[in-house]
This record gives sequence, structure tokens and C-alpha cells, in this order.
Amino acid sequence: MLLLPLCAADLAFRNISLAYGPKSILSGLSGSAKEGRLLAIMGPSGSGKTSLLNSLAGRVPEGKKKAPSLLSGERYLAGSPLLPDEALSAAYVKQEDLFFPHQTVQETLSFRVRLSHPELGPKAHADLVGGLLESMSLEGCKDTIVGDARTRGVSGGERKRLSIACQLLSAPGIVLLDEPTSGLDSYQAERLVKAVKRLAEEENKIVACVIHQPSQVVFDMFDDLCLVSGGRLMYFGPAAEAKAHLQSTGYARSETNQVGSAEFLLDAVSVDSEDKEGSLKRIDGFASSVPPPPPLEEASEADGASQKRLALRPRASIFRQFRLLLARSWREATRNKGTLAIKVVQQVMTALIYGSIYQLKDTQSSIFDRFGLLSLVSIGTVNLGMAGTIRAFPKERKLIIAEQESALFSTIPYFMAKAISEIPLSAGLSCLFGAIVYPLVGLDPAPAKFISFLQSTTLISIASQSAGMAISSMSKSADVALALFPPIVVLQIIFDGKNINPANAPRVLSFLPKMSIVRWGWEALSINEFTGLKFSSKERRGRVLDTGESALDQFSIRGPISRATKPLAKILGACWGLSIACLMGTSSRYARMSPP
Ligand SMILES: Nc1ncnc2c1ncn2[C@@H]1O[C@H](COP(=O)(O)OP(=O)(O)OP(=O)(O)O)[C@@H](O)[C@H]1O
Repeated sequence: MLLLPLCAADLAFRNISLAYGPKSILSGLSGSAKEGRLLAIMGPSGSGKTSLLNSLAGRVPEGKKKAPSLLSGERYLAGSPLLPDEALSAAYVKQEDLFFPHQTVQETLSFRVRLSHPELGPKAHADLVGGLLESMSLEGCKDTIVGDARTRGVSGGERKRLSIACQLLSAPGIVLLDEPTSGLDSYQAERLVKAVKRLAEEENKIVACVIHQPSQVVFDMFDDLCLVSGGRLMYFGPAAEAKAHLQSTGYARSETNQVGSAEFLLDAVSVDSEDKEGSLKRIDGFASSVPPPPPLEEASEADGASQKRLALRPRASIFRQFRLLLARSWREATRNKGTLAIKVVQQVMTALIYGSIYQLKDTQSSIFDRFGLLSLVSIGTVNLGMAGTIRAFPKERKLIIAEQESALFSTIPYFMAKAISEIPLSAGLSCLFGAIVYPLVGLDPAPAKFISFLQSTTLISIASQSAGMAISSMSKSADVALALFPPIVVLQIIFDGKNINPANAPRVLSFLPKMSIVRWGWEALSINEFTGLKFSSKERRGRVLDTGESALDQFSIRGPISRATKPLAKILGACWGLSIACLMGTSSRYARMSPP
């Protein structure tokens, strides 16, 4: 076997080794991916294919404290060495496709095109999107939403091709693909690899592709092959010569050598459970037959230009990022009809339940009914706002982290766009709830008070969503965020101003009443309702409260309403700030590649 000669236009790698603590994953792999040729990284499951691709891209996860990743080796791009912690400027298509489900294929591409090429005008953007749709055979589904597990959208193959098209925008020189055909039927897999091959051949790109069990037709489309087993190199060279090479080392399948190369090669480098010793010996033989890699050519001036071509695109202005992100967030929120319908039903049903139970009058007993109802409204609004966000936001956060790796936008415009796009929906749902519950239960019918009620419930809802975002942003996973949600709501209810006298609570918790959205929400709603109300003193039993102000005095609540809405606004601002800070700090961390 001959290792492919390394020339200056390659992405070359030398002696790549990787271990997680004591567990060795890759051992001294060398090879190169060449411009205009399609490289397959193939091997049995768990042989280290993805780890090798991550190593080339400079995206090996740091690992855990107990088993940190130890990565060594060298990478050369166009003849020049890459820095130990340099992320390769490549289109990296991971196994998992992450998309906003309610955007169409064209909108998804257009969003990326406009962010990654801010220097171009609308006509050039449209041409670029059109070109990508054509080259990835996506024209037929350009107006279909991408979809996800819950919403029907494009097919698996179209989704994967969209993933490649998106990645091609940010760094067009090198394309790395991790098992792009997994989960696709043979026709879709063939179409996809054909599209990728066109990229390599017609656009002269460097393309490396991890592939697990390709059909013979798919295998035949690859020019070069990097065959691995147990983290060791079994073969590196032209794909068409691999079978003959393994046969030349003495390996032959007993059932004849008629099987296709792909099946033959995988069989040859896999450990046979019935003959473990024999197969390990055979694999050792393949590993020792790999010659040392040839020397690298010097980088030339032309290759310097090729390196420049591979550099990351500049970002769009903050204002442009915000505008595009706002439009996408709005589309995502309003097109998610299922979630919207659930929220509408929740609001209507809650309002009807309150309306069928509470009938407020001007009697003494109705004073406490009012306090009770307004407390429930505050608790319910906080509950719905926080729970909805905690359920939805962690998934979106994953997507955002992936998009930020392509340097599409920064955190602040993203966050502001998301927060602002949700305000009209929160206001709409609060108004729907208020419009039903307010007249049904008999709250003070003064128009100014009704409007103030709607404003207060909207503010409580937005503040709760911001708290939900802060909890999700701080939590490592959706499960952690969901686990934190109940105790946080319970604490807010305990410290809502009427369930415990703050003087009797542990001193270390004295800050909690100030942070309870439930408390400030209830106080705002109560000040709004009780101020100026008069109550009858007919049912004389105990102390009579003949005015709303004296009722508020029972709980040491005093107007004006801004005494409660200001703290709510402060909590909202603090949660936004906290979320932004956490999101900024949650970029993926990758291992450095030390010299071999
Ligand atoms: N963070 C990690 N800590 C410890 N071991 C890991 C870690 N990541 C991967 N591994 C191990 O490294 C080995 C190679 O994994 P890798 O995903 O690179 O293999 P693969 O050939 O791509 O497998 P597959 O085809 O099944 O996706 C596996 O045994 C895997 O369990």
C-alpha cells in the first residue's frame, strides 16, 4: 500500500492520538484529505471515526475532570501547520441536525446567507440561496418547513442536505461530514453522497466523510479511504485499491472474495466474536503493514491564497443580526400552532374555572376572596410563564450554541430578539385571560383598573418567562432546569407576603421576598383592585374593613402600584442580564492538540 503523497493543498494530519484518561481512542493516525477528492473515514462502530474527524476539526470535547481528553498530533493545512487549539475553518456537518422547526428550507438558508454575507445585496443573496438549493437538490422542498420529531417537515435526506448547504455558507473550502448517510434509505444515501462528490469535484473542495456501512454504490463514489479499527490505521490510500491491499497481506474471506469491497473491508477489520484471538492478530497485521507517512511539501505562495479562501467570514452588524433574529423568532413563535393552541386553551380554561367559582361583591367576606383570587392569578401566571419557557428554551439553547460556532451572530442581539418577539404573544394571552376572567368574577369594572390589570398580568408573565430563561441558561441540561422549577415556584409562593411573616423566616432567606415574582405580582394586582373600593359593614363580625386601603393595610401593602411593578421590572432586567451572561459563558470547550 502507498500512503497518498501529501501535497500543499491538502489537509494533512500526522500521528493523531487521543485518550480519555487511561482509555486510548486513537493511536498515531496519519493521512490527508485532498482538494477535489472525496475521502471516506470507515471502520467498525466505536473504532474512532468521529473522534478522528473531531481531531481534524479541532473540536475534540475537553472531556470530564476524571477522564480529560489527551490529544496529540499535528495538522497541516495547505502545507502550513495549524495551531494546537485552532478550530479548523471548515463546514462541519455533525450527526445531529439542529434546526428551528418552523422555518422553511428557503428561510433557513436565507437567514444564514444574509448573516454570513452581509456585504452582498438582496439579488446576490437570492442567487446564493438558489445556487445552494440547486447544488443540494433542495428546490422541490424549498417552501416546506424543516420540522422536527413533533412537526412533520422535510425528509431525512433533505434535512441532511440542508445541513450541508447551511454549513457550506460559513466556510466553503473544507467540508467534514460525520455519518451523513445514517438513517437514510439507500436511494437517499446515494443522492447525498453524489451531491457531496460534486462539491469535491466541481468546486475543488477538501471533503472528508465518516461513513459506517456504505452500500457498494456509495463506497465506489469515494476516491480515498482511511480505514480504522480500534483507533489504529488499517489502510490509507485510494479506495479502489484497499481490497487488493488487504488481500495482499494474506487475508481472504472464506466465502469467496466475490463480496463488494465495502463489506469485505469492514469484515476484515472487525473483531469476530467467535475467533477473537485470530481476528485481533489479523488486525495487528494490517496495522503493522501501514508505512510511515511521506514528507510534506513546502507551502507555496499560491497555497497562501488557498488558506485565505478558507478563513471565516466577517459577521453582520449588530443591528442586522437583531433584525434577522427578531424576524426568525417571531416566525417561530407564531407558526408553532400546536403550542399556541395549548396556551390559548390553558388561559381560557383557567379564566372560566375562576369565573365559575368566584362571584365578588362588596361584602366583608369578599375582601378575602379577592385577595385569594388575585394571589391565584399571580401564581398561575408565574407557573405558566416559567414552565413554558423551561420546557422550550433548553432545546433552543443547543441550537444557538451550534449556530454561534459558525460565528453567525452574537449573544446579545439573539437574546434581545428572542425576548422582544415574545412580548406581543404574552400580552395577547394575558389580555385574553383578563377579558374573560375580569367581568366573570366581578372585579372593579372601572376601565382604568381593567387596563392596569391587563398590564400587570402581562408584566408578571414576561418577568416569569425571563426567570425561566435564567434558570434554563444556568442549568446544564433541560432535566436540571425542570428539577429546579418546582422548588423555585414553591419558594416564591411561601414568600408571597402572606404565607409567612418575614421576621419568622430564617435570616439567610431574607432576600427571597424581594425576588418573589408571585409576591410582587399579587401586590400589584391587589393595589390596583383595592385602591378606592368601599365595602359594606353589614355582616359585622370582628374587625370591619370598610375601604380597600384598610384591607391592603392588613398585609402592610401600600400604593401606588409602581411600588410593586418596579421590583417586577427589576427582576425582569436581572433575569435577562443573568441569562445573557450565562449564554455568553456556555460555548463548547475543545481540547488542545499537543505535539506528538
Ligand atoms: N468523552 C468520551 N469519554 C470516553 N470515551 C469516549 C468519549 N467519546 C467517545 N468515547 C469512546 O471512544 C470510542 C470511539 O468513539 P467514536 O464516536 O469516535 O467512534 P465511531 O467509530 O465514530 O463510532 P460510531 O460509528 O458508533 O459512531 C468509543 O469507544 C467511545 O465510547
